[in-house]
Amino acid sequence: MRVFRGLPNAESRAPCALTIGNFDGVHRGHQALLARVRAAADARGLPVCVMTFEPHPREFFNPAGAPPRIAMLRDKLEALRMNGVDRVVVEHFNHTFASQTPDAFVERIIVNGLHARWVMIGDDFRYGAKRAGDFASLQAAGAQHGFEVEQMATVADPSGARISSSGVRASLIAGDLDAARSALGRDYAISGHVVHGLKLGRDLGFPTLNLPIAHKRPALSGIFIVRVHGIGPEPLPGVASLGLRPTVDDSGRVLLEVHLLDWHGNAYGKLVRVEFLKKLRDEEKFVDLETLTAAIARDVAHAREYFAALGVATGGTDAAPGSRTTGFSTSATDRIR
Ligand SMILES: Cc1cc2nc3c(=O)[nH]c(=O)nc-3n(C[C@H](O)[C@H](O)[C@H](O)COP(=O)(O)O)c2cc1C
Ligand SMILES: Nc1ncnc2c1ncn2[C@@H]1O[C@H](COP(=O)(O)OP(=O)(O)OP(=O)(O)O)[C@@H](O)[C@H]1O
Repeated sequence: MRVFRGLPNAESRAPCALTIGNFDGVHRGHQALLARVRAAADARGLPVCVMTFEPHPREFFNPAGAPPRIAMLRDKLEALRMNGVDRVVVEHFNHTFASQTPDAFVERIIVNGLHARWVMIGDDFRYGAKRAGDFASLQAAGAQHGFEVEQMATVADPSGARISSSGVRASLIAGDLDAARSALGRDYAISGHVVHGLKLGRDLGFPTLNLPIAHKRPALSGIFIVRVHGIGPEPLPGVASLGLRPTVDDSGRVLLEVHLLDWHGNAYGKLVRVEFLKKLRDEEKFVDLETLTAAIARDVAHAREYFAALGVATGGTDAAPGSRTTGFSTSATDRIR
């Protein structure tokens, strides 16, 4: 998959099947849409191209009031890649982009910029300044410029509700990982590079992998049972804190910290993916480090019970995590889903 910041240059502008949107979370509605684009592209011998925006248009129009992100760009790109996308154009959403007329949008972006031969849009798609362009006007433009337009039928959950990024976001804010999982079709996950932390965790008996994350305000926060990919060949069980760590830090910086059960080693610099399996509690500001340590010990005990119930061995007691190298067998990993 190739990623372009802004419209591709002339050599990279081969004809394509195109869809456009924010794709925050790449949920099951997006996945169905991308599968349809893939099929249409294959039938025509075209690559699949997605145009998406950075920042999110709502962040541009209302920086303070925009909802928190489900996924930052790295995770969005990975999800698009997993869904068969060949090219992603990450368009900088700014005033110039937002104020194009619908006709200018079609000519500059769809026709000359991306050479789209086939375009899929959702049922709520609007384009151009003041959201003036819609399905009917895009179809008319397609007839004029020589591209086909198809509209995606709504993908709903079993209760009939439309699967949406807003719905996933609401589930994450509520800490309802089961609801997020069913709309996403996979566990909610965040990836990042492991960096050096305060090194306080090892003194507390719970060393952590620290991942600075680009989310200024993540939709999800609290303490979680997690599974971590990217350290070894198998995913590793752990507990994680996603938030501000009010007991030890007043920087206001959001951090994802993971204590792996029964693992120690050097993971600095590695790119890891943390899958959130179950929320244990909200983050708290404790009066001292002893109370914090006792709370983390309880979190770890809960995580061990959780993994034991799934048949994933995680070793023994936790005052001082040792060097046991236990983890998920492939079958146990499957059972976690
Ligand atoms: C399972 C778990 C739960 C945590 N809970 C909290 C919490 O409720 N409040 C808090 O301020 N920090 C919490 N933390 C973060 C710790 O303060 C942090 O891991 C510790 O200070 C070590 O930081 P360091 O990795 O920068 O050395 C938690 C960490 C873990 C792994
Ligand atoms: N449940 C769904 N069924 C079918 N198409 C969908 C569904 N959800 C989103 N789409 C389509 O996927 C494309 C990208 O959607 P986009 O991320 O811009 O909006 P969204 O998922 O509806 O998010 P939000 O909830 O923030 O409005 C659009 O064409 C949109 O109409």
